Amino acid sequence: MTQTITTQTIGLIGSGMLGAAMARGWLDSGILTPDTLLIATRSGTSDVPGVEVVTDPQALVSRCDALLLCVPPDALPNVKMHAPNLPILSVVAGATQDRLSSLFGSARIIRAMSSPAAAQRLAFSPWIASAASTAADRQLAQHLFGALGKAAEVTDEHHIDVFTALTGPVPGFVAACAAAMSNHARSEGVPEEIATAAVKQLFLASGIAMTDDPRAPEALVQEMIDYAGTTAAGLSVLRDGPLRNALADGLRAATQRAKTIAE
Ligand SMILES: NC(=O)C1=CN([C@@H]2O[C@H](COP(=O)(O)OP(=O)(O)OC[C@H]3O[C@@H](n4cnc5c(N)ncnc54)[C@H](O)[C@@H]3O)[C@@H](O)[C@H]2O)C=CC1
Ligand SMILES: O=C(O)[C@@H]1CCC=N1
Repeated sequence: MTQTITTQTIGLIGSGMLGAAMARGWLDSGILTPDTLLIATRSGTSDVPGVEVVTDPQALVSRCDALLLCVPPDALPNVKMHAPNLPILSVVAGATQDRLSSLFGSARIIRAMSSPAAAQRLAFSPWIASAASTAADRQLAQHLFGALGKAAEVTDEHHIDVFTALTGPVPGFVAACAAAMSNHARSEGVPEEIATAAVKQLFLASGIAMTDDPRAPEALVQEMIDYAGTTAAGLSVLRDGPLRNALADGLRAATQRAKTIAE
């Protein structure tokens, strides 16, 4: 679906792994062009082709209709910018709406999370708007993040920390699952190269299959157990085993870290 090009100019602060991916996604979608996207980085350089780059984030304030922060959490205090009259969006892990408002002077805060899959427009980007955010701010957030894959407004700021753990890292926890499966194959004597290729193909196919199927993953597992074949024997063991809790423990630990990383 061709995205409508927003008529607003967006100032992106930070153009590293995530910022550059988001910029590429916006330019690829057509929602932004080199005339409606400006970037500020410490070095004044960016890997994003054709987009103007400045070193002073404050220079974006007078030229942009909205700003998006994409710097490391510990770099936030070093972003010297005061933008009381602009909506400020952020994908900075752990940076709360209150902290962002106090740092940059705006009450209109959209706190979000995305992932480097934004470059392929395959990210999941949840976002939450502060009470002072306008309807237009919310529409802009959904527009910008929706152009990078799927986006959803949440109403509990804690869920941004949950998604920082769950969908922020790509491949993240899914790579950990893939590694466990590949290591199993190797323990059965399968050569590493073949085990790796097999598991990567499995996750590619499985992602497409689950995307095409409207049912929740739980239903897909149950369907295979009900089929009562070889997979059922394994999934039954897995369902009664420690996998769920182990994965939840990992995600919970990452969620908790998200709450402290920007302090
Ligand atoms: N890399 C990832 O997979 C994900 C990262 N994030 C979040 O995105 C944010 C950025 O992370 P990465 O892109 O990985 O970091 P990075 O280290 O790759 O890039 C950081 C960028 O910020 C710029 N920067 C740093 N201090 C600055 C300042 N004072 N003024 C202007 N620009 C400044 C750097 O020049 C660089 O362009 C972090 O808050 C991280 O938690 C969120 C989800 C996924
Ligand atoms: O690991 C991190 O800190 C960043 C935030 C979410 C994904 N990557």
